[in-house]
Amino acid sequence: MVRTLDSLDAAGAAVGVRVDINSPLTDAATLADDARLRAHIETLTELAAADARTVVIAHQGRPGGDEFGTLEPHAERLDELLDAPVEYCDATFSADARSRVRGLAPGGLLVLENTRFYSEEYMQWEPSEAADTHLVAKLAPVLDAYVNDAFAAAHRSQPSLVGFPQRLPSYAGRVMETELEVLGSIGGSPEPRVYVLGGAKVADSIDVARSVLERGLADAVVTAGIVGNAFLLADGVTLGAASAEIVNDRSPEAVKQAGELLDEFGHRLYLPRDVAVERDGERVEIDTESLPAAEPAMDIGARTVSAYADILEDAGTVILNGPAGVFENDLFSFGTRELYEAALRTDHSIVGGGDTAAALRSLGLEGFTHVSTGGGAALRMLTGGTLPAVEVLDD
Ligand SMILES: Nc1ncnc2c1ncn2[C@@H]1O[C@H](COP(=O)(O)OP(=O)(O)OP(=O)(O)O)[C@@H](O)[C@H]1O
Ligand SMILES: O=C(O)[C@H](O)COP(=O)(O)O
Repeated sequence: MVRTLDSLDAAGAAVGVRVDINSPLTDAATLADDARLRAHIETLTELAAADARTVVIAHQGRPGGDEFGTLEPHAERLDELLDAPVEYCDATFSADARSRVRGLAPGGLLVLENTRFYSEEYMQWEPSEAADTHLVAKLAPVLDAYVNDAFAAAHRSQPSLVGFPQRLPSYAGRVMETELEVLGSIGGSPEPRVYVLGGAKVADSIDVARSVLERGLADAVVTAGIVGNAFLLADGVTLGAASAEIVNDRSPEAVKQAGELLDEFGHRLYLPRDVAVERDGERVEIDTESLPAAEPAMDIGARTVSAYADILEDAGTVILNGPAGVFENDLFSFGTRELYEAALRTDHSIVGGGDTAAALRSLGLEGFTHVSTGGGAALRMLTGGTLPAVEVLDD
């Protein structure tokens, strides 16, 4: 197990904390959602209370993307959320940034600028090479310790994630610690274990299904969303050209791969029994035996929800990833709402995926045992993969 904040003597120390506060924006200066900032409050509060000089290291968006921008609004919001004072620096490792780090008072926080403003950060590195990038080589000498709390970015081997532990004593923050504990111990969670795979990332979900079925982690895999449609097509259901096109656009290999899984694990895979389409502005549910439909299948129907709720009722643990339909549209939020409500009735419910988590909050669905902050990172753990940024942390 990696070393945690419990072992860090933080008083007076300059502690670089890598967080994942990559957030949706309404415009360059305004956060649309602060959930990812809130997730790190425990770690940051603990460091400030221990009189650390906390240096916040993070990214926002991807170069060239719509959400690529400064961390100034994040610093302002953190200042509101935390009792401790939060400053912002418009550089990441310049002489000015380093001098600000040196001058930081115990108990204070300094948010450095978006690491991805520097091109090295958006490349993947071996940890030893990452240690020699400009960011790490310049910043590490003014820091005493490194804390990684950015679970949601831990599947990337970028300098701010894998480079610092080569030069500094390293620790897992509280978010990282909880995510590793919960997602790392799914194999020991109460059985039977049911995986609910929905949403649009068809290829990823098929990988997850294969992995958890092969490794005996899943007693049942329940499919919905575009993922469910891919399995229906693989099972020979004529959904209709519109639905088939959406599946094939997402992943041309999906139907073939879903078919292979059905051949091998059909008895543990569950497919929708009905789907919902929009006809003349209304929601219409159609049994799979009565398909094809001209309109695309946008949700699972009531028969499916009822069958799936029965499966979930007997589950010891439910692991959910991705919505059951186009929940953003009121006509098609039914499946997601009902399925996730059924999961909430089980003792142990784990939601993997940051975007799914935001969707659930917007539907007022709360109370899961654990909602992961990570999308890609959570999937990597659920498929038994390793996280490069965790591998390099000190034990
Ligand atoms: N039947 C469907 N047809 C078209 N779109 C669908 C259907 N079912 C779900 N979706 C869409 O899938 C999208 C979400 O899928 P995705 O797999 O990306 O989940 P996510 O919540 O972003 O996952 P993560 O949290 O892992 O990042 C939603 O925007 C939803 O509208
Ligand atoms: O939002 C995420 O999944 C993480 O912040 C990682 O971002 P990335 O996919 O752009 O590396």
